[in-house]
Amino acid sequence: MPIPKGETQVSLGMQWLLSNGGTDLAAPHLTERHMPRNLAGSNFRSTTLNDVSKLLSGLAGEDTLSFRDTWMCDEGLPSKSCSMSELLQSESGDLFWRLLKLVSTLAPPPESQGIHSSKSVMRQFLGAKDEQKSSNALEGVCEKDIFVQNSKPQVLQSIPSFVKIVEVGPRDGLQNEKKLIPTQIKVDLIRRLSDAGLSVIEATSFVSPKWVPQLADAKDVMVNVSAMGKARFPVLTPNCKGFHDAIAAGAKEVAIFAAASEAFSKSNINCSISESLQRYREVCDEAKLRNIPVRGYVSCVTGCPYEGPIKPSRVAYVAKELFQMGCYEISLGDTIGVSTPGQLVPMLQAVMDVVPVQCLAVHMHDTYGQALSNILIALQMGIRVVDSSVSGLGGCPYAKGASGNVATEDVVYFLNGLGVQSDVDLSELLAAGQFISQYLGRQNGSKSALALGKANDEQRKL
Ligand SMILES: CC(C)(COP(=O)([O-])OP(=O)([O-])OC[C@H]1O[C@@H](n2cnc3c(N)ncnc32)[C@H](O)[C@@H]1OP(=O)([O-])[O-])[C@@H](O)C(=O)NCCC(=O)NCCSC(=O)C[C@@](C)(O)CC(=O)[O-]
Repeated sequence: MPIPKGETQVSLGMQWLLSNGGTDLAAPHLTERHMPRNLAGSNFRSTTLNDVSKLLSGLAGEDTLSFRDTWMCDEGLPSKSCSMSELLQSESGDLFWRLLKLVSTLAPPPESQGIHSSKSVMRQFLGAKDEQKSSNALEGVCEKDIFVQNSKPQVLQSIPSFVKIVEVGPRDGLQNEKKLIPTQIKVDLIRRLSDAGLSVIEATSFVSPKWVPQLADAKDVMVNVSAMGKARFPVLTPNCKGFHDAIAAGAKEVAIFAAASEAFSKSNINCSISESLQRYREVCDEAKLRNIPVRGYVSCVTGCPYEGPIKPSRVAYVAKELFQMGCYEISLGDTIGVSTPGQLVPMLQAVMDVVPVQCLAVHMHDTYGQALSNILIALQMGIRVVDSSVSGLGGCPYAKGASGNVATEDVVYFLNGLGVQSDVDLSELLAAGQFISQYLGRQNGSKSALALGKANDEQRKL
């Protein structure tokens, strides 16, 4: 099989590697969007593409090799992948091995002390699927090529190198605002968030305007944002009517929202949990027909304003149902912000028993100031997707005094401090937060935004 030169060779190699068990590799800032569909949700970690690119060019003695963001897109890949032996016999075999060696040395698994030799790492990756090919392929690879010490302290070793932030401010943040906000302000906010680098922005909800009057302009918002920038703009849809309205307005992704509490389900969407699951199954079936990705929420994952503490097994049940009906990601909502890590850990353990951790997200409201500690624990347990709301906008109509989601500015500051990438530009995000806070005539709900704003004022005085 002729294999073209350049980027495609590398893509082929990586595609083979990834589809043969090497899912601990690749680049952290690639999201599911960049990956072939069958790999979405895999456990990716490594260094940045730029590092790989630079080092690979150095190793290959060529400066023509470059990786682009598109290198793993469905469209960017040849439609036919080649077998291992074809690949090794081809011109690109040598290049592939250098890439494999390189990536394996650059990516010591976070929980390990380091990698002792590239050969053993390769054996780990390759042996899992095909022992014969693996040992043939490893012939001639030097036993102790490189030792890479994992420089992270043990307590931080399970923290991922990249976290995807799902910005929910325009939907969750604004849905409870009493005074109607002009559509243009919502659209401007979404544009600013997208410009700040947020790759997923929940734009609005296609729900009954009698229940949520603030989002009655869902169609207009969607029409304005659906072709905006690179971000994805999922919208909430409580039933097939909402789903069809959303798709007609240009939505390319939707979210469905169930609860682990019967009383909350009744008050939020006017039906029992099992009725809601039936409705959502119908939405998922419609979505499958159109190839529309569906995200699922479970509300009240540790506590409910009516029922009090919620058992982890109930959350696990609803999460599993949503996953089985086709949701690609399940976001676990501490709707009224009552959780501490003490309640969060058993709940996450129960859910992780039934839904793969790479398909889970956390959605923490910050009523008791526990959101960041909950997020830290979730990351340590393997979760890599965090929902947040710019300026901490939002609240819960069913829980007096409940705060909005954890502020996106605080999450980005926190991730930056941990050395975790999110691809969000904090200064642009601060400007977006300032924009909406000023419009609402309210102090920014992010402590980081306030502190950084003050620091800037001080600097200006000097
Ligand atoms: C679910 C319903 C629609 C049931 O509402 P219902 O009143 O039981 O529904 P219905 O089927 O009897 O219909 C009543 C009316 O609503 C209309 N209708 C029916 N469906 C739609 C639709 N999709 N869009 C627009 N209109 C709709 C329908 O056409 C009808 O109109 P009418 O004949 O009276 O003129 C309603 O309860 C509702 O819209 N609830 C939305 C609640 C909501 O948005 N809550 C906030 C989001 S959830 C959340 O915040 C939690 C989360 C996700 O953030 C995670 C966390 O923090 O935990």
